[in-house]
Amino acid sequence: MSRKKTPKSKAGSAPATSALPAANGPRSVRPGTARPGPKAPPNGPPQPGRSSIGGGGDFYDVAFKVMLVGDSGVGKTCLLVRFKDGAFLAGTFISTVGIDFRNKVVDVDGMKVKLQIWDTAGQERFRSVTHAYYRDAHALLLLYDVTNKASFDSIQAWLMEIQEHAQDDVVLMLLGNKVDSAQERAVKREEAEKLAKGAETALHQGPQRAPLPAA
Ligand SMILES: Nc1nc2c(ncn2[C@@H]2O[C@H](COP(=O)(O)OP(=O)(O)OP(=O)(O)O)[C@@H](O)[C@H]2O)c(=O)[nH]1
Repeated sequence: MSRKKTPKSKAGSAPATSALPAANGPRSVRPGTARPGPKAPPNGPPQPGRSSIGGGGDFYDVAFKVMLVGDSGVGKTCLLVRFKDGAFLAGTFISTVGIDFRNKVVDVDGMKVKLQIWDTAGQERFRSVTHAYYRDAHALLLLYDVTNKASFDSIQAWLMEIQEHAQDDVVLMLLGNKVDSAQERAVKREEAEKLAKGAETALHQGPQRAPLPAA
């Protein structure tokens, strides 16, 4: 696995990637060691369907690459685990190291859509690793924490990174996370709407703790 969160991870739930020796503690990932990596062609059209490589046996009609980005601690990994496994990762926060991905096939109007979702490290020191993965993303989910004003203030900087490293036609969505902590809210919905409008992104606000809609 490319990174992190061993205590939270479910065995076998994430694909393995090779890792560099850790300089200080957790493992890190070398760009390009995970597949598919930054050497893949620019995002282009969605990939046509085929059976999954490396097990799982999932068949799909079309595939998209999605990236989760945003400051450390906004809840990117929790969002991904919630979406993939339906579970909320409560407890000790262990920061992502490098980058990781999980696949999920969803049914959209009778079509099997495979989502390959990349979970990036929010910490500044991993930025050069994650930059390399923007180029072939079809969609970016940009998260902030509604209880953490600093994470919202960082959105402009994230937008600049996206502008620099992602494809022009990438789909971008702004997500305000942790709205279950309403009493601690530090970012008003209107502020986020204004920012989203300015950046021409869609805005969604939600907690990961709420039940997912029935499939
Ligand atoms: N109350 C609440 N807490 C959440 C929610 N989502 C995540 N958290 C908590 O926020 C902390 C950080 O969550 P992560 O998903 O690990 O954050 P991250 O964005 O992946 O952080 P990095 O890996 O450092 O980039 C954890 O302690 C989670 O339990 C949410 O919707 N509501």
